[in-house]
Amino acid sequence: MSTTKFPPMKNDLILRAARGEKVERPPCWIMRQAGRYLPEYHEVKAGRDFFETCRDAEIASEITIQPVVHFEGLIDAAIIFSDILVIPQAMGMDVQMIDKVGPRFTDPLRVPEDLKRLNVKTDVSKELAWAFKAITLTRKKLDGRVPLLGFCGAPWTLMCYMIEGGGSKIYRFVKEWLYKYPKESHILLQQITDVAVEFLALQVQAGAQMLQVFESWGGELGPNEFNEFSLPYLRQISSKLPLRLKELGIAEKIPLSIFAKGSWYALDDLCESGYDVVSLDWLYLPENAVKVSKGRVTLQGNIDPCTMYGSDEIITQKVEQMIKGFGGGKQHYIVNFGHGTHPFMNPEKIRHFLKECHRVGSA
Ligand SMILES: Cc1c2[nH]c(c1CCC(=O)O)Cc1[nH]c(c(CCC(=O)O)c1C)Cc1[nH]c(c(CCC(=O)O)c1C)Cc1[nH]c(c(C)c1CCC(=O)O)C2
Repeated sequence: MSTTKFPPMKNDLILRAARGEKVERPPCWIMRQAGRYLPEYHEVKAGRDFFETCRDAEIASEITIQPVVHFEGLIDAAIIFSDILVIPQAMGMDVQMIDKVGPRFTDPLRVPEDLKRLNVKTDVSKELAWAFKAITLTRKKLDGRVPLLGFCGAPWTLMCYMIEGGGSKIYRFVKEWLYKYPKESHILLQQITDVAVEFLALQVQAGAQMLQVFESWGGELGPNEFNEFSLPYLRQISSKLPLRLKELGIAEKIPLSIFAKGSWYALDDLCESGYDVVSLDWLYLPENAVKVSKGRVTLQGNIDPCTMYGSDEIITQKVEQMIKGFGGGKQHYIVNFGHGTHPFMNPEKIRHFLKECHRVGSA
């Protein structure tokens, strides 16, 4: 697969920005840019099961490319249509996506004994073969229009889902593990980390050109707990991945991004954790994040997604604040939302946002 020839790139702006190079304007993409706010997503998905859609390479590739076509010339990356919960699935857990509810695990892990149910030696190339097929097909279909991003869930965030069995407000069960079974918590986090490294490496082999790790529930941990249960595993991912890629015969440096939502206290550490890009939610004042990062990484973010419910004038004002706050956007900066799109958003508002980012970022 590593010898697969892909079409030459017509736009590699995000790869250059992620490497810290000076660029003509900041690249733009949006978390959950493919999804329910786009009418064409519903047309193609046509009521099919969510994970079935992910596993169908033709459909997944079409959905991945939809925002690139919809916002033609305004979006500088595609992110493969999939989900962070495919790692727990590959480790042997059953997860369903319930309409209007979200993900549901049939049998969450509730006591350390339950770890026995997990595949200790997950064969990632076999269990997630469908994901690699979708990536290769999408990269070909993109025809070099924009780079293709791969991703995975971070170990702590996946542990939350595997133990809670779905989303949570109070994280009662997973926190019980941290404070009652810390040793077993580390065993689980390590098992997830091993699968994540392999999954990311094989996504690159299949054609992914940049990667993002989603620590979506980072902010549920206090600083000490983040240092114990999240950061060491995030660091393992960034340090082991290049070694694994080398083994696979890939010498190229693949930009790696980390989004640790809510973990504002960890910015300085994240700048020293082997990631090229640190993605920020909207709780950071851009100027302060720039001061902390001191040019060590490329920052990504961070407009409150709900700004899209505001008027065009307000969106323009917030874009100006954001891009100026990040130093004008011509180095060490990638435009994104502080979290994902919502299903109720008006695509025209997002178009206005992107156009304004191009205008302000090119000035
Ligand atoms: C926490 C998390 C999940 N999944 C993901 C995260 C990390 C990012 C974040 O913090 O939001 C990551 C994810 N999920 C999806 C993508 C695809 C690529 C993209 O960003 O465009 C990505 C990168 C598609 C999706 N993943 C999901 C959808 C909606 C599925 C549908 O009903 O069509 C999409 C498009 C489902 C999903 N998947 C997950 C939840 C909680 C839900 C339900 C969300 C809801 O109901 O609003 C878990």
